[in-house]
Amino acid sequence: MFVLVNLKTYPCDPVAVAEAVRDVNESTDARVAVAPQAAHLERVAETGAETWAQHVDPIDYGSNTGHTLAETVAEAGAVGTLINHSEQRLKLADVDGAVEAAERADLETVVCANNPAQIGAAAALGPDAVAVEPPELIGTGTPVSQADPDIVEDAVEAAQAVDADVSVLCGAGISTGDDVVAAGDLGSEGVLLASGVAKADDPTAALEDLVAPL
Ligand SMILES: O=C[C@H](O)COP(=O)(O)O
Repeated sequence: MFVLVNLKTYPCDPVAVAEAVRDVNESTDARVAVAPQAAHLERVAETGAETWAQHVDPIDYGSNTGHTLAETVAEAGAVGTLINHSEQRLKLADVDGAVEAAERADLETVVCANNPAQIGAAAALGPDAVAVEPPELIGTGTPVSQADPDIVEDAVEAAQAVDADVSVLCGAGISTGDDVVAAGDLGSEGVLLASGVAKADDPTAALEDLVAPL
């Protein structure tokens, strides 16, 4: 299972969480990675943790003030990027452009989507993975695998119908090892989570709990 921890803009110490991600990754068969804010990428990558960007824009080098260039993210040490997170939605054409930009920079891609229909559309753009996240469950602590298991199974089916090589992750409210196991039982190859680690008093303990059954 892939456990991708998105730090969003939570007021945690990104380096401390990254060190916990690195250490827990070394102690488990699961793959554990962290997605800090863009300004923290370099410091996080220097810890040795697998580092992801939260977003890249559908742009190339040039006159794009305020945008995030995939190549810069890669140079800062990221190996992958989220695209179209629920909190950073893009038009379909821009999702396509962002996937192209990420591929140009050799970044692995996870395209997020709200529901199985959008997952099918996202899978058609050829990312490495898609992640289904019902927005109403994000940050609630109520796991999607428990509150809406059908959406995960339907997302897996929708992605496989389009491209069986695209992995499916799920996210929203995932915070325990049991949640991760339940996601896997529904056909998910990984989980995307944030508050369960970024807002935890002890991020290392939260991560250890997440991977304990894996
Ligand atoms: O990127 C992570 C997701 O939006 C899930 O967030 P959450 O784990 O706080 O529900």
